[in-house]
This record gives sequence, C-alpha cells and structure tokens, in this order.
Amino acid sequence: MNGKLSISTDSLTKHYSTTTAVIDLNLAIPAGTIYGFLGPNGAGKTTTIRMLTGLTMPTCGTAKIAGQSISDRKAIIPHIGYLPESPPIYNELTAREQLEYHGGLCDMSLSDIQDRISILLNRFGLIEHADKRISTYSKGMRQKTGLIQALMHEPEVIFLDEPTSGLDPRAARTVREVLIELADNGTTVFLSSHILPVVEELATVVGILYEGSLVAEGSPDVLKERMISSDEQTLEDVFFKVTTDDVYKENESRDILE
Ligand SMILES: Nc1ncnc2c1ncn2[C@@H]1O[C@H](COP(=O)(O)OP(=O)(O)OP(=O)(O)O)[C@@H](O)[C@H]1O
Repeated sequence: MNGKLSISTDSLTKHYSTTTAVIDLNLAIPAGTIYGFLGPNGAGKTTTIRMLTGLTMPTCGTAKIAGQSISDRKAIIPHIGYLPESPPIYNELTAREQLEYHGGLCDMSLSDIQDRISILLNRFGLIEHADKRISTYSKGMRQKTGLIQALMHEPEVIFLDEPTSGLDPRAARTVREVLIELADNGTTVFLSSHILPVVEELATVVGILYEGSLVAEGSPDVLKERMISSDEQTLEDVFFKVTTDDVYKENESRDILE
C-alpha cells in the first residue's frame, strides 16, 4: 500500500425524491486497500458504488477515482472494473465473445485481450466452456464470466458486489486468492458483501454504512477491539452493534486512513 488515494469522496450525497440513500459520505482509500463495504439492506451501498462508477450522479458532493472526477464517466472507465450483483453479460454471446467485446470497449489491443482471456479463463476453470453460449451457463459460470470481465483490463480500482455469490468453495477460494494478489500489486478492491467472514478475512479496512451514513470505519481488528466486551468479538458482532438504532458513533478509527 502507498499514500496515493484511489478513491476519495467529499460529502457525497444522493437523494431519490423523498429517500436519502447516501448522506455526507467521506472516504479516503489508499491504493492497494481491500475495502470491505458493509451495511444492512437499503443502507446505500449500491447507490454509493453506482455514484463511484459514474452510473448515477450525486445530488451533491464530489468524488475522485484514480485521480479522475466521477462527473466524467469516460475518464474513469479505463481505471475501473465493476461487477454488479447481476453480471452485465449477454446470453447470446459465448464467454470468449463477451470478453473480447469488453476488451475492445476498454481499448485493449487484440493480443492483450487474447492473453488476458486465456490467463483468466484458465485461472477460474472456465476455459473448456469459453466457446459455449452464456445462456447455457450455470449461475456460478455467469458470475465467473462477470468477474473476469471486471478484471481483464487490469483496472486500478475494482468494485465488486458479492463476488463469491453462486460460486462453489473452490471457485470462491480462487476469487479470494486473486483479490489478495491484486491488492498486493497495488490494485484497490472495493468489496461489498453480506458474507462477513469473507470480508473479515480479506478486508484491510472495513466501512459500515447505516441509513446512508458511514457509522464505523477501520481495520477489522481495530473495529473488534473497540467493542466494549470481554467476549471474543467477530466482525458480525461489530456489524450488529453499529447498525442498531443506538448508533455507534464514529471516531478514532478513521485516523488509520488519514
Ligand atoms: N432508483 C431508485 N429510486 C428510488 N429509490 C432508490 C433507488 N435506488 C435505491 N433507492 C433507495 O435508496 C436506498 C438505498 O438503496 P441501495 O440499493 O443503495 O441499498 P443497498 O445498501 O445496496 O441495499 P441491499 O443490501 O439490499 O442491496 C433504499 O431506501 C432504496 O429503496
């Protein structure tokens, strides 16, 4: 990890008519961080990711991804990979065609596209199915295709919404190993997941969103230490504590990012 910020937001806020989805979100995430983004259903995680990937405009506030303003989606696209909850892939295409198409959109050269497709299809055990239509794929195979697509242009920042969803244990382990390797090489991984043991294992920093506000942030160990209890604590205990109505106030844990 170095001091360069890959993701920074300043009072990022999104209102949908009468709903406030995200309010005054301030993030400062250095390159090489695996940032576990947690929160109950409806907390504002997807809205945050959609703002950070330029898919929806904030109502107010600003953000930069890899130094580029999110208001300029064209400028951020080459720097980001995004795996939403439902992988954005075409049933009519084969995985190879889908990935070639995506590589072209990312301005990759043909030889880079072919090299990356081959490496990643092998890594995720999909090579034998690469020339079958995606419409014939299982949920896990679709998920792997979406994940490869998010990674193939080697973006500096990767946004992942439940990346291990639908994967068998071996594939889920491969994903975890790949994410650790990416972060070791300076890629920033923004990981939204309800699977707390996965976040606890992978994340170097965890942020917990509750009703649109960041109510806790810090390393999993720091957050656990801040729980006032003699019992052994898990990230799940922290999650339940900070997402009750008796909102746990954020304080010194943010210092670790600044
Ligand atoms: N397009 C939209 N129009 C109106 N309200 C929306 C829209 N998208 C999200 N919301 C509302 O914004 C709030 C935050 O939703 P969001 O999808 O960001 O939460 P989330 O944390 O991703 O939830 P989940 O874990 O269930 O996926 C919710 O109250 C939701 O109903």
